[in-house]
Amino acid sequence: MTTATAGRDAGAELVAEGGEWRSPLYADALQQFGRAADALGLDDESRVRLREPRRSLTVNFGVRMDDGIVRSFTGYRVQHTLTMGPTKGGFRYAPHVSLGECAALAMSMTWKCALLRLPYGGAKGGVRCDPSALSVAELERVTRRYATELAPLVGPDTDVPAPDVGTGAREMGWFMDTISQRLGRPVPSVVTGKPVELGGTAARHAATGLGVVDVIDALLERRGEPLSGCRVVVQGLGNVGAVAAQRLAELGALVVGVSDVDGGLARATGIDVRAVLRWKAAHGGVDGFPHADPVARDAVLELPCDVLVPAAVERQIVAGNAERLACRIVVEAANGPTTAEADAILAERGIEVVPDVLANAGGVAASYFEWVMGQQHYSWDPDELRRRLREQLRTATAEVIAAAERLCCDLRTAAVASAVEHVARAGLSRGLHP
Ligand SMILES: NC(=O)C1=CN([C@@H]2O[C@H](COP(=O)(O)OP(=O)(O)OC[C@H]3O[C@@H](n4cnc5c(N)ncnc54)[C@H](O)[C@@H]3O)[C@@H](O)[C@H]2O)C=CC1
Ligand SMILES: O=C(O)CCC(=O)C(=O)O
Repeated sequence: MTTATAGRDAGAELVAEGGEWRSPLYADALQQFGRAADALGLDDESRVRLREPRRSLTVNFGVRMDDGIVRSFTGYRVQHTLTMGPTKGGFRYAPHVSLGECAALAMSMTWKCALLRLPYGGAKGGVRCDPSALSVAELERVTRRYATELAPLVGPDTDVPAPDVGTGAREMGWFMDTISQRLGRPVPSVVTGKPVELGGTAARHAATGLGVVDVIDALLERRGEPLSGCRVVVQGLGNVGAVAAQRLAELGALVVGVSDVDGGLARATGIDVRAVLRWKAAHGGVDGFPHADPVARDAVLELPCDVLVPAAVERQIVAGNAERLACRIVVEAANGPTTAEADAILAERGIEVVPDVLANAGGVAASYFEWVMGQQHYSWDPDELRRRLREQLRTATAEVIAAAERLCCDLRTAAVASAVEHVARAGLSRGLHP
């Protein structure tokens, strides 16, 4: 074997394993894409183009801490597809953030946007840090520096970030201000999920969690089952999980288990979600809540229920616990909570999985409306926006179920296949592969 051939083989091997973006989450994303591409009979050129991101940026920057020491941070932004419009996706602050994680989540954003027919490609970013260990002033300096590093990439017509794990409206306000200062004019549409007084919409904060409930409702309706009385477990009580749990309880579901990063709670007759959220706000976590039984954090996933809603972080349902899940349906409010191995076990056990790209798409759908409002300098009533979101998610749910029947596959493969088909067509319409 010549050196040149050996080099090429080594490169091909690297690409097969995920290339520069290699990570467990990216491996899962590639498997999901591969299954969808097979179901569609997608051509090889489109497969090659879509399995890797178009652009990725890694930045290292120093930030002065409150004690005067300069600490170094690493941040990322990955843009998966540039075919249909600007790229869209949140940025996160968490200790495990990596290039591979952002690449996987950027790919998933492409499918999510395409499934809802939003005119975007997918992106994701983040800074590796523990936000709970930083003061507000430190978080502001990290966000402003991250925004400066990303300035050449982001803009209303190029790449539009939004909140994700560990970030929210406050960080979006700082991000928007930093970009606006650089350009010498306000640029509200450079981010979505920003404070209402900066052009955000009151509908965005709750949109992801409410959307999760809309999808559960639409699915149960098609199965002829009422949501009222349905037993639900919600893992993670952050932006998404807290809203979803509260709305589920309002609609009459029995929330029989909840958890956050520090612990879990169970009560077979239903937990008072509002009371737990008040307790969490006062005590920093669910631990110690007196009106439910304490359970180990990860054991919450295994509580008997009808619908399990993982709404925390990725890779929570794994080969090691998939056998013990005691639910009928998993609704992925979080991104990537089920590994590929666990997916296969759940399918074998007849547990239906509603994939993240459908279940949590309410967030980016609300972001789209916020972005359009910003571009048009026009404001919609949040109630009208909420009504449109609900319709959009119900339509997408029906489409995914129909695609699963047509392609004889699971809901995840159907959702990704429907999205991939749209993206591949868009690429061909431009006279090139995407
Ligand atoms: N914020 C948004 O609009 C959107 C978020 N998502 C996804 O939803 C998920 C949650 O995001 P957010 O609610 O925004 O984050 P967040 O940072 O507001 O909340 C995360 C919650 O998960 C809990 N948590 C972390 N690890 C846990 C574990 N091992 N077990 C139990 N709880 C744990 C934390 O205590 C916290 O309550 C993420 O996967 C995110 O990518 C998806 C679409 C949009
Ligand atoms: O609102 C957005 O633009 C993106 C939200 C997001 O990051 C996600 O859906 O995972």
